[in-house]
Amino acid sequence: MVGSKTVISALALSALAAAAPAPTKTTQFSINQVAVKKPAVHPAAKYAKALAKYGATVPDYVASAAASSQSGSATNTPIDGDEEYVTPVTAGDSTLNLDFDTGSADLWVYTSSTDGAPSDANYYTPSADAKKLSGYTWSISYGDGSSASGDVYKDTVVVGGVTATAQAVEAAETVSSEFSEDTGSDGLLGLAYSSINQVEPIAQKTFYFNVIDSLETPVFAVTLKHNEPGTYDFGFIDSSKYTGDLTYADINTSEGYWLFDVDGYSVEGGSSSSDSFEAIADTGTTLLMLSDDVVKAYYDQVSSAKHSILEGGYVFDCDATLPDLSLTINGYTATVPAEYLNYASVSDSLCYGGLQSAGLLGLNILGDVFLKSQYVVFNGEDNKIGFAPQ
Ligand SMILES: Cc1noc(C)c1CN(C)Cc1cc2n(n1)CCN(c1cc(N)ncn1)C2
Repeated sequence: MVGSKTVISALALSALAAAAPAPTKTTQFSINQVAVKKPAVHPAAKYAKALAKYGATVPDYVASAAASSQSGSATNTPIDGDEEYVTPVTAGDSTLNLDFDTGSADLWVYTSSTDGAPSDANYYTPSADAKKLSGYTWSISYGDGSSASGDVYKDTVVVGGVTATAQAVEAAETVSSEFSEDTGSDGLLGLAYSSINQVEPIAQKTFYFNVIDSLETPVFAVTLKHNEPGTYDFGFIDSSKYTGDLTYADINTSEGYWLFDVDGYSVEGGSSSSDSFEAIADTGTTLLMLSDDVVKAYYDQVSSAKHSILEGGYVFDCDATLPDLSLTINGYTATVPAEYLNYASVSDSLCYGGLQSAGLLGLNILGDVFLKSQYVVFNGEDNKIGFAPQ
């Protein structure tokens, strides 16, 4: 998550395990089938643009046909043992693998002159029609101490075939050391509300809120998986990606996050509570960060669990049997399987918990460890969030 002063800590753990193999996708068509690629933007948009270019009035029926028709899907790939998930994006003349982050609202990228960029970074090259916004700057800080800053372009950005024609692309001049070591990611694409975008003097829209009115349905949906590729769907809900029905909760938009009520928790074989609390859905945070009472209730069920200053959080014997953890959201029980709550090994015998204390943050964060168990629909028109088991 990002805030004007401090943002939140993501994981303090060093990267582990090799990155998941880049996804390969081949589609076989029988001889008499030809893939007719659906245009990213409705052809009426080209007609509307031509009319407008030569000063003619664009009839409403042309404008509306042009305006509500985009949808598409992009593949995300976990890197560093599910520490983060990167998704290919076309920005200007470049293809970049960005960390899609529902906990922040800035799309920022490396350039050939970024100070501190990781050695393997792909750089943003503005397109010929890009515009550098004179006098505009950005600066963002995340609670783990990482930060980045630079200047701003307007350019075309395409995700899964969905096109934003005048997207603010924030070029990093400087990034902190945490990002210099973050090989595999070429920057971030914020998917929180635009109210927490950090561009000055005028905040800019996120990619999703730039395209929302042109989407078939005003939503995006996330499938994050454990150690295998998943998807970001824009403009449609894919019922093949979840079981049962979606359960929706209302979003409190006042903080700019996807913030909603969790009505309680239950630890498998342990205690439960129906005291509700607020939490954010945050794809940019690796772990599940909850209040100390939940964390204590959970690790009370793990005899070898301890809070280790040395290891920077709750650890336990790697062969420990862990309980599942369930959160109740508007009558729906979202269960995080024990497998995801053993996040990574930190020594021969000690493992690091996927559940850690949000204690100092003052906010509960449902990060990737939680999101990996769900198909999550983000609706920025009705300000609702939907969950179903994946
Ligand atoms: C990815 C990642 N996540 O934890 C770490 C550490 C990394 C990798 N690390 C080497 C570099 C790094 C640090 C951050 N990121 N990447 C992504 C944005 N950050 C967020 C986003 C957000 N929604 N909330 C909090 N911080 C901080």
